[in-house]
Amino acid sequence: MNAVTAENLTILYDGKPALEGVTFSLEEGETLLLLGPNGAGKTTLLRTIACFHREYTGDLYVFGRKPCRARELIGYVPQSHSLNERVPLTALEVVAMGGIYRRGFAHFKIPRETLLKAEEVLGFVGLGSVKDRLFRELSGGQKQRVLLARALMGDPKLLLLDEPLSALDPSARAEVAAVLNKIKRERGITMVITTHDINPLLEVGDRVMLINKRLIAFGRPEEVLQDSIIKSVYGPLARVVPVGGKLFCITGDVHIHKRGGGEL
Ligand SMILES: Nc1ncnc2c1ncn2[C@@H]1O[C@H](COP(=O)(O)OP(=O)(O)OP(=O)(O)O)[C@@H](O)[C@H]1O
Repeated sequence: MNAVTAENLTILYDGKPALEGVTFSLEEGETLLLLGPNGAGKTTLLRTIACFHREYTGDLYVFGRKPCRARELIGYVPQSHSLNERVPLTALEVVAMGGIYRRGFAHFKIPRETLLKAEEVLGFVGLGSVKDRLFRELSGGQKQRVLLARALMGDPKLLLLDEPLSALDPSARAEVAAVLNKIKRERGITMVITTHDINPLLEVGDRVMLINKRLIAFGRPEEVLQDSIIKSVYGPLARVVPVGGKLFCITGDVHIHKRGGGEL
């Protein structure tokens, strides 16, 4: 079954198109890496799939349903979390919140079964040993893994991740990429991941989509990551270099971190 299908999808803000005429489909279990420069429309596409943004023309389906009818199937990890770090929540409590909000309202007392599930999911992302540490005291990579665990609490069939590696150092990037690989291998969850730097994620990506206000290319990584295609968006200095049997994509692109994005 197709997890996501878009047919001639144009997404607008106040009647003006931000992303035009996108057609693609993603099968269940596949991971899509969504690549493009600042302002290309990556977050816009992700938020539309998640039903946070509804102004579009054309067709968009998530597991055969309109996005707003598929919300319970979707987990969303925004580019910048909206947790107030002055509130002293532990890693476990942050993860458990993913189970509570799914029920439609926040309880003060977290049910025991939710806490048990949160412990299991924290262990899955390799953070069982820091469950009682304060979220705000964790490293950037650990925080990102906690947020992934929180999104897994709702047992999503589709996980949407907005720049999960941004603002992380190379070793933390590798940690988070390894967890994304594990989610794909062991849980078979379909993922759409936006990124400026595709290299740490190439192992997890089955499909790559390059956008720049419109669809530039969509296909298997080796089909999209070609010099001519990359240069058409990032300029003549961009290139794709094979290193040790793997592709390495040099775009010279710099990510500008931004806040917001909404949450499920
Ligand atoms: N809420 C909004 N209202 C109006 N225009 C918006 C809104 N959000 C985004 N846009 C515009 O839509 C276009 C695409 O923005 P989007 O944030 O989706 O790009 P992006 O590829 O995610 O960029 P970045 O890499 O910087 O995160 C931009 O021109 C942006 O200014």
